Amino acid sequence: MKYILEAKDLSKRYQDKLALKGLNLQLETSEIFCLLGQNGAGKSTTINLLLGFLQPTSGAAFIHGLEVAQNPLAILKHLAYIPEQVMLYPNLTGLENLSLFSGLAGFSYSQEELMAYLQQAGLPANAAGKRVGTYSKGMRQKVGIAIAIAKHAKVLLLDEPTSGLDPKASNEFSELLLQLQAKGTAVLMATHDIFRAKEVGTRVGIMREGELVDVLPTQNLNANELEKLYLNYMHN
Ligand SMILES: Nc1ncnc2c1ncn2[C@@H]1O[C@H](COP(=O)(O)OP(=O)(O)OP(=O)(O)O)[C@@H](O)[C@H]1O
Repeated sequence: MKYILEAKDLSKRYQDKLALKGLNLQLETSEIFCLLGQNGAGKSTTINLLLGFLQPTSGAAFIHGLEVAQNPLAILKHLAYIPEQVMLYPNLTGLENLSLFSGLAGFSYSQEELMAYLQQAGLPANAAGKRVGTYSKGMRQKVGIAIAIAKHAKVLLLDEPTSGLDPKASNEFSELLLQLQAKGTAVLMATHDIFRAKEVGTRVGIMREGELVDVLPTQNLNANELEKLYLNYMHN
């Protein structure tokens, strides 16, 4: 298995709308791939196909070498997913949520171990015992990251993670992604945040009307150049 995440000619049609057109994409471990594109470009559809939440109309998605549509449960073991609104149980504490979700993934941790994962994700120790319903978005995301670390997820899928975060929380989030990258996790992130994409991404993909129209390594680009390129694609 060469790629940890792969899409081969992946397409999705909703009734008469072709939302994703023959996507080909390969991610290696420790890559952070940022998908940019206007509303309706097909970013969430791509993520939902990779999660197995949607069935492709044609083509296939692979996680850890397993075809997603054929192995919907097995692939979830390798994946962590943080949607725009992090899905946690609001009446449980951060610690209880982490215990629950890592337990569902087959891991049984002591309270000390769970606290250590929350700490790695940057959640203040005094918040761990509070109900998640009282958390800010940034704090909920930290629990999401702690779940990804505790599950030893090989792939993290993120849908607009920094929308609605203040600059400090957004910066902390970028730092966490870099930590995960250092552990070998591959990250695919749909975002509207060109600056963050340039900052944390190893590559940026530009989507337009269901098509991946360009893929750029971020190394030799600055954020202004990336924004210009992006806007060019949107206008032409
Ligand atoms: N369940 C559905 N039924 C019909 N059309 C859908 C459905 N889900 C998405 N679409 C359409 O498919 C296209 C791609 O949508 P998608 O949500 O993947 O875009 P996106 O790039 O994630 O947009 P955003 O930035 O707004 O989240 C859009 O035209 C959308 O209206």
